[in-house]
This record gives sequence, structure tokens and C-alpha cells, in this order.
Amino acid sequence: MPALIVGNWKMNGLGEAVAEIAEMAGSGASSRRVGLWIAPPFTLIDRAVIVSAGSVKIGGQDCHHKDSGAHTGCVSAPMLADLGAGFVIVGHSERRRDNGERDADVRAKAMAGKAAGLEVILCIGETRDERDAGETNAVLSAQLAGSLPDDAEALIIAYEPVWAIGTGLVPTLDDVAAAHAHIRSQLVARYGAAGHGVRILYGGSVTPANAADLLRVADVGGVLVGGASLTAASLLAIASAAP
Ligand SMILES: O=C(CO)COP(=O)(O)O
Repeated sequence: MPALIVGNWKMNGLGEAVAEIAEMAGSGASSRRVGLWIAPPFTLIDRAVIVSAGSVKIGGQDCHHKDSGAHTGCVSAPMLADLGAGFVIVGHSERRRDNGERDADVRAKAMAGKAAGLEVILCIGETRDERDAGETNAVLSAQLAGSLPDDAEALIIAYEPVWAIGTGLVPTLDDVAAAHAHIRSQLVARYGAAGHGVRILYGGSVTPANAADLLRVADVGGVLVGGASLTAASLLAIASAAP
């Protein structure tokens, strides 16, 4: 399976930033060797879809769990699909923290994304305190139990330790391998054989310097990149590190 390199731009990017996506698309990096996906802010999705010319898949960073209605400021999964988005990220720890989203909310969003025909990247991960208390596997199990959608179709899991996001801290490669193996076991327990087909991404302080090592870890099917995804130069350097 070719590695999947996904950029999450978070609340970054004014109009001129679509030039970075155009450069990623024009680089030819998105090929049978790697998949290149970008989740810009909602405001840039329309333009990003146009400049990506099909070479970079464009997605949303969140969606509402309902298709439409009286939810001021929210964006639904069918609205993303209508713009030409191909995927949506749900359950990011920053949304859990800033918007009080819980596992049941994340599950509803994942179901909405799938129903709209989007691929769904579902984020999970432990805090520093939880890791230090030896609770990492228990936290991951509980998050998966509460948030996994009904079936494994179009589902991708992103393992993002909260303490590794934006900090420059990265778990050891053994710890990443252990977490991914645990997530895999939970997916197989839940979905049977289909659980083997779910891609698992690593996210948290991925850079061009550490991407090659992370992408070689067993069962790391790609990376979810924040800060280092904002420029074409940096994201393409990560993509070229894929084995
Ligand atoms: O949260 C992340 C991606 O969703 C990771 O962010 P950083 O790569 O900036 O640590």
C-alpha cells in the first residue's frame, strides 16, 4: 500500500496559500508511490479543489453530524462533498479540547462523512498524563470503542498522541509500533478481516527529518502532518521520505 501523506492546515492559510497546493499538485509527487491529501480551512476548499487538478485530494478538517439545519457556523459533510472534497478529518484532539467533542460526537461525524461519500480520518491519541500513567492502550481502546463507525469502509485511523502535536516531541519508534499494533488489534476485534484493511496514520511533530523513520515503522500507513504541511517544499520533502 503506498504511503499516504496528509496535511492538516488547521486555522492557517489565506488565499495566496492555494499556490502551495498548486505546487504540490504540479510536483508529480502524488503517484502510485504516495498519496498526497490536504485539509485546508473550509474557506480555501473550493479554490484548493480547482488548483489541485485531481493530483492532491482535498478534504475538510471537521464536519457537522447532520446534513443541514439550524447550526450557525457549521459545515456538513454533504457540503464538503459538494465542493469536491474527498475526505474529512474527525475527532482531532484540538476539536475535542476546544469544542468539547466526545467519542459519541466523533462517531456521529464519522457516520455523516461516510454517508456523504467521503473517506474519514478518525483521530485518537492519549495525553501525556495518560501515557505516564501507563494508560495509553486503555485510552486508545476506549476512544475506538466509542467512536468507530458501523463498518470499516472508507475509514482511516490517525494515531496522534496529544503531547506530540505541535511540540517537537515524538514517541520512540517502538512506542509508535506498539500503539499501531494495539489499534490494529482493536480494529480486527471490531470489524473482523476488514479491520486488517484500515490504514493507520501517525501524527504529531512529523517533519522532513523524522518522516523516513516513522514511515518505516510496522503498520504506519502514512502520516498526518500539521505545521510541516503548510508549504509545498516541506510537505514534498516528507513525501519523498516515503520508502
Ligand atoms: O495535529 C496534527 C495533525 O493533525 C499534527 O500537528 P503537528 O504536525 O504540527 O505536530
